[in-house]
Amino acid sequence: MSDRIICPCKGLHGEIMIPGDKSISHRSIMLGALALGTTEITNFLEGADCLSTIGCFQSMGIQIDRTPEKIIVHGKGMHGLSAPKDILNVGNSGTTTRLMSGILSAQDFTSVMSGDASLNSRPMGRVITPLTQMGAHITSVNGDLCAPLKIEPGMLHGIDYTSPVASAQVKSAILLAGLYADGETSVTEPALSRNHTELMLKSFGADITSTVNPDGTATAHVKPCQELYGQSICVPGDISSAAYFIAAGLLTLDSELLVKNVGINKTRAGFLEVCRNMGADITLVNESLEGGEPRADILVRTSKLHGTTIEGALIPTLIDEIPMIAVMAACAEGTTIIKDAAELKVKETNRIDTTTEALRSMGADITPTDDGMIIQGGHALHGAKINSYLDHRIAMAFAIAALSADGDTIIHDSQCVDVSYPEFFEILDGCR
Ligand SMILES: O=C(O)C1=C[C@@H](OP(=O)(O)O)[C@@H](O)[C@H](O)C1
Ligand SMILES: C=C(OP(=O)(O)O)C(=O)O
Repeated sequence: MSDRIICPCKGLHGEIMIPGDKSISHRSIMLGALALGTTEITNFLEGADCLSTIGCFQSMGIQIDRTPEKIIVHGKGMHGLSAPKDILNVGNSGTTTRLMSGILSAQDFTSVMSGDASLNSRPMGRVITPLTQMGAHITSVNGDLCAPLKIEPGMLHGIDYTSPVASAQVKSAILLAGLYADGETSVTEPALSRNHTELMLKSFGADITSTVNPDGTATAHVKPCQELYGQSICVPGDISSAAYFIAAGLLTLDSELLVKNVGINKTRAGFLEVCRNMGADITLVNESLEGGEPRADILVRTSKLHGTTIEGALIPTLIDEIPMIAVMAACAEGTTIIKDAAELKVKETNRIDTTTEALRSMGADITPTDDGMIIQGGHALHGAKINSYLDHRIAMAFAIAALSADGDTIIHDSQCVDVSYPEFFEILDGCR
């Protein structure tokens, strides 16, 4: 597998265009497939996870044209999917698996979803439980509440579900199933997770509302839906991908970078709040709004960072950025405490463990906790051999850490960045 050597550097300059948001790209294919008419998608993320979503819908009879400029999904309406001939390959993608479990639960055919070793070890009980309450027939083939998942036809009922976790994947699975239910469905989560499904469903014509309740919980309601209607979608750049270059600009000496076209939806932009709380010099320019999704260019300059505490409702707004934040914390003055982030344990790897191992190998002072980590900053980072464990977020966060280390760093299995950011290393080389 591919190893990549990263040498230290300073003075990152120029403009970087951020590729499309992974969450929004997945949803645009799914809703496009279920809508009547065509959905045209520009700035679609051609990462492996989103290609898994495309492959699954093609296997269910949806024509999806890919040109360099755009993706065109030829939707067949709410009941237009056909039975796949084979197991649906969801690759490494939790989003594909969990969102599709909601859609497949409502189809009049049987399907099986399976992915790679990492995906097939991630918890699926969180979608099996509510979908079963709705009347779905969904089983874990190996009886371990993980994929492969077998989904047989069922009649769905509306439910009021209170989710124990703030998870957009769980919320979205239930809302998508709710489109097919015989009554209204609601999902309440402990804090608001990314709301791309709610925004996009509304623009496709679904009757959906959402509110943040006085106690900080959040509830989304969806009504049964006759049809959705195809839309044009311009996907904003992925803030989770932008985070690597924002961090690179902050941490390397004498840098000034313009990170362009970043989605700054409040339910995703906790990373920017943390940057500001750590003393970062970042400025938003060219702010705009399209399809309910706000976006901006972000000007980043080298900054002296200090420690911070990250917890509570902020966590779901930056969950995928935590490995990168941990690296920033190691380079900052003082202590950073990350808590309420036990969800890190059920991502592509246990990211509390993998972040701890990688940061320690570079000489940082990090203590893992049950729901996060404590980092004492201010120790110089050394070049090291980093095992990515095939987790794209770990590979990218530590490629950025390597830029300000005092020797060369090797990232093992670096090709895993293809999952969410295939051009990552090319772009990194381009701004050095
Ligand atoms: O809905 C989505 O697109 C996602 C939700 C998050 O997962 P959870 O819902 O499990 O928190 C996130 O970690 C993942 O990268 C994408
Ligand atoms: C957790 C992630 O994705 P997914 O859950 O879709 O695999 C991620 O991209 O960091």
